[in-house]
Amino acid sequence: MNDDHQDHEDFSPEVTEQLEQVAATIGALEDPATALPLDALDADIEVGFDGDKTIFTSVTLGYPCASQQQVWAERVRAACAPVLAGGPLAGSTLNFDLFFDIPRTDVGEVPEPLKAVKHIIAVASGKGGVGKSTTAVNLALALAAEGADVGLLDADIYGPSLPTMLDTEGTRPEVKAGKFFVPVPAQGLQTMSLGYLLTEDTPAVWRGPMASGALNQMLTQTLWGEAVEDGELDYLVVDMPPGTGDIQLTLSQKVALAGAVIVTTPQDLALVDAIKGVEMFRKVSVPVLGIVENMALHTCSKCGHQEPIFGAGGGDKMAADYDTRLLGQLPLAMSIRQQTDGGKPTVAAEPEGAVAALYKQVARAAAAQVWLAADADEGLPEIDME
Ligand SMILES: Nc1ncnc2c1ncn2[C@@H]1O[C@H](COP(=O)(O)OP(=O)(O)OP(=O)(O)O)[C@@H](O)[C@H]1O
Repeated sequence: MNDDHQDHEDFSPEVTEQLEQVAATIGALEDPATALPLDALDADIEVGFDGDKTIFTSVTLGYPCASQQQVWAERVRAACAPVLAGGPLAGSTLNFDLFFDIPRTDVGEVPEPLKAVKHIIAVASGKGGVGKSTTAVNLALALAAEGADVGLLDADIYGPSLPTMLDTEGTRPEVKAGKFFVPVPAQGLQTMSLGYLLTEDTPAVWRGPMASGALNQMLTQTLWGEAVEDGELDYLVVDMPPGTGDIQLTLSQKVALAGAVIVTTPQDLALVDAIKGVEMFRKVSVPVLGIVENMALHTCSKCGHQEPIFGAGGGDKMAADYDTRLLGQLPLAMSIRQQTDGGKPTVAAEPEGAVAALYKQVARAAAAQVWLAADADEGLPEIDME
């Protein structure tokens, strides 16, 4: 506990004790993104008193959470109300601020441009067509909406879709010093895609080792922090090529990934492939941040009725069986397809909508796992306290 306004010695023992109770009450609150109490996390809790009628409290989390100020303020006030019902602080106003500070993890030697990236998050799927790219772009936008500086690398070398999804088709990145790309700014993200480098005549050439080399170049020769105020991205989201082959493995081994998000649909076959994805990342000691179940429910556009047309509970069961977690479920919705394929993904098109809220929840949960993994002892790439 740390009070900004006066030292505790200035207060009576009764006031000090009550402030300590407030701090303990806040510390016992569960962080929804990790399902852990704040006391079990490296969260900073501050409690202060102006000596008159105002108590100042704040919580600092290690993941972006700008949309959660109001929700947390209400929870803190409700939890502290009984503590402040009597005693010398009864009748005080309780102020609350939610902050975040995304810590950097030391990942050892990395190529110079990647030093401008705090955390690289891979978005992967065991099979194609499950909505990996849609999830990656909306996850990146959601992290940015929650207050982080975010980059997005389209590593889907066989079918780069980022330029379509972010309406940047035909854009070519600026080149600096003859070998560095400047990321293309799009809808608040710093982006790079092979789609920016290919012309109509080139696609057939980009296969196998060449494609893999191009991917490596885009990753390590892009000046990721160039256009960001403090010269540093909090997260670089990498939309991985579908599947679990050599390219995926090489990429996972080559850069220090903070973690991987696995996208699946609830169909049995997709789940089997998603398990391969989980196993591949585990093999190379990359923490699996969790599973996103896409197209989980179909909402009837006429009556609003929701149905699990591909089956229910698959992602949840798989998460439990493979000792990871379900980060969230996205509905099968016409709006997601239309908006994303139309150049304005849902989180940008309807930032306050229900689907954007789901993507933001996934973003907070994934980023919180990055925070937990970064916080774990060296040699323990992932902690799982569920
Ligand atoms: N939740 C959803 N509801 C409706 N349509 C969706 C949803 N998620 C993705 N789609 C649509 O499904 C199609 C495939 O999505 P996407 O390109 O993101 O998949 P992918 O797994 O990245 O595919 P690939 O492996 O081929 O690159 C797109 O047209 C996309 O708009």
